[in-house]
Amino acid sequence: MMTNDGACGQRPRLLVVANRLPVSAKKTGENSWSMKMSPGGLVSGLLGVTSQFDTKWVGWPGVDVYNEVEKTALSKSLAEMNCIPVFLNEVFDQYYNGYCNGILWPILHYMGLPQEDPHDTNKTFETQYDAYKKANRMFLDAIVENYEEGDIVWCHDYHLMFLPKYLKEYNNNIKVGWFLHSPFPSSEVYKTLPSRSELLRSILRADLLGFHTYDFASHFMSTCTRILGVEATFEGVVDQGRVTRVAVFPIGIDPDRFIRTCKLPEATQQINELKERFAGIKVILGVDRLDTIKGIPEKYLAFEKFLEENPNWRHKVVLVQIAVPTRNDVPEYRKLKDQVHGLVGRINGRFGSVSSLPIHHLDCSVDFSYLCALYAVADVMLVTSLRDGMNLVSYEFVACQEAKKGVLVLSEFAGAAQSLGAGALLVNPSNVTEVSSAIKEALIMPAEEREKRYRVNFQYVYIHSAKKWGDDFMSVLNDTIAESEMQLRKTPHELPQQDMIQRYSQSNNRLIILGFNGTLTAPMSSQTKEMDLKLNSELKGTLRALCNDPKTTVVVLSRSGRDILDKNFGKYNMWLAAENGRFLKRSNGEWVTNMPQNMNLDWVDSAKMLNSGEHKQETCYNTYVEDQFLMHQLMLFEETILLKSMPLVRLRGQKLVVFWEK
Ligand SMILES: O=P(O)(O)OC[C@H]1O[C@H](O[C@H]2O[C@H](CO)[C@@H](O)[C@H](O)[C@H]2O)[C@H](O)[C@@H](O)[C@@H]1O
Ligand SMILES: O=c1ccn([C@@H]2O[C@H](COP(=O)(O)OP(=O)(O)O)[C@@H](O)[C@H]2O)c(=O)[nH]1
Repeated sequence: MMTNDGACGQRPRLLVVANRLPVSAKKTGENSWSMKMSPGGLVSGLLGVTSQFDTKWVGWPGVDVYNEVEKTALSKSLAEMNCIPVFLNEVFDQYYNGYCNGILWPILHYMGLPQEDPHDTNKTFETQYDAYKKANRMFLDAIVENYEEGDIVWCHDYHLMFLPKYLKEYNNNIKVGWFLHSPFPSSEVYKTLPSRSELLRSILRADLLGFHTYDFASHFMSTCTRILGVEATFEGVVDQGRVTRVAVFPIGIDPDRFIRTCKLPEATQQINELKERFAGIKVILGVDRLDTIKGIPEKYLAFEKFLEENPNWRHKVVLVQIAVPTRNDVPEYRKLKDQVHGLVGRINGRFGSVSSLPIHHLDCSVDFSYLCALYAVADVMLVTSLRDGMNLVSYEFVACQEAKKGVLVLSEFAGAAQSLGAGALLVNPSNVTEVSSAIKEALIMPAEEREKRYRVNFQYVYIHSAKKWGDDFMSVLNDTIAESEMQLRKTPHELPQQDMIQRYSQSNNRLIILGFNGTLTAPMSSQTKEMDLKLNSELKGTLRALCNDPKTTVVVLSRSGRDILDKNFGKYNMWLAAENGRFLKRSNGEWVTNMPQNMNLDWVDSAKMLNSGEHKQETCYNTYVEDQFLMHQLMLFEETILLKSMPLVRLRGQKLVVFWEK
């Protein structure tokens, strides 16, 4: 294996691993292949990342190739584009159409777990899951074959949730980042997935996990807490002292590429032709893969309502919809195609004439220049995704609108709503009345307001480019790895269970400090309120026995308030520490404040300087107070027992501190 430490001016190597390579191959003859850019925002986003790294891509080349001679020929052509193919061949169908797009995709987009086909015993959840794991192993094999020491491996998306675990099992020192391009749903939805825990544990092996929005990241963290019982902090997910950093990196585009293309002669001519073709008519544009999440039927129903209610607009507005074919072998996508064709027929039949049709629906992709031309001439861009990770089409439209300053009507359920919401008209795509009104508002919006909204969005799109996204991710990944190398020396060890049991039974004086929320609580749902936190009834017996044991002192240390602890633990013979140790009492005594008088609060200002939101400050504060409390308690105990000879285990997440003395 070669080594690469970035010395001698060499750029460090980055392996970008995604299901699709940025180019898809098509056989054109014996041992000859043509290449086409692969569809979808992941590829266009990643292509915008011009990095400081020597980048190699690892992914599926878009075709099945079984013959070894052909595999070699295609690999050679791809190598010229820095691409390394993973030939998925026989596992592809069950992995990609089955597990990825038939199961994970609907779960991640709130569409729920589909029903298993009882008649097809060759394609069950289990066989698809097996294929998924096998495919992830095939990605691993391709990486291992090409890995050089010091390489960073950046895994992308829900197709590769096992890869972080496989990579770390192969070599725990590999630097692994993982980014999710789709939404991450609420735990209530995610928990219906049969393999929920295994998948979470696998991605948690990465050093850094990235999401498009705060909502997705926080859903992910609370899902980990609820399903795995681990702790979520401002840094990420903490399990047995090991931190997996979780952070937000909203993807962007390469805006200059769009701006430049709009000015090239080819696009200029296309723009002029389109303007002529639609003279006197307003153009509403839709550009989506024909995917169940994109809300295309909802878009058509809203447009139908608009035409129904605004007869004066008939023949004066067209909706041009580019419906890029996608995932044709997944049954749901085939059904969708029939459904939208039915709607187009109905609406064009109702409101069309011999010379004009209200909907121009195209079942194809268009080339880049023509796409830019369409973006440039559109008066309104209509994005009605029911859920969408980001939706780069919205960004691309904004980048091409320098001349027109059209209006973006954007679903509030697209990740882009969080970044372009200020300049867009946000809509709930399922509310046809609302979307129909937004269409009208967009069409009649005064130029001054359009200009203002365009400026806000253009500035965002320009600054938050794909390059920035990639650079930010890499910089946090590097910091995370450096921090965790330092942290390794400080991190508490895992609980040595056998040793602990032995020492426990031998000791005569024990202190056990337990957390409450997530440690002793009954199973919670996303709706559980702080006030409703309850002691898990299964633990009551054990807890009572511990508390009644004269050799053991039990403390419950919680961020919860005094009343909640009183309600749950008032009848147990123990100590209670509320608000992370601010208040302390024996369960049958009075609360006293435990905050040291001379506590140094200088750190609060520096936390403010971090400018990272209230949540982070609050968590810093809680952790700090809690640590102060623990130190304080341990010092008190030092008076009666010999601290130095005592094993101390602090498990963040399970918040268990145990120490004992013979
Ligand atoms: O590869 P396909 O199955 O043909 O699907 C295309 C891509 O679709 C999804 O894209 C997502 O990524 C975009 C960029 O981050 C984001 O803007 C969009 O909202 C997402 O839907 C999928 O996540 C990719 O893996 C696919 O390549
Ligand atoms: O004919 C087309 C229409 C669209 N796109 C690209 O497909 C991507 C769609 O990305 P988005 O994030 O909007 O959604 P996704 O398809 O990834 O879910 C955008 O970069 C478009 O430029 C394309 O390559 N050809």
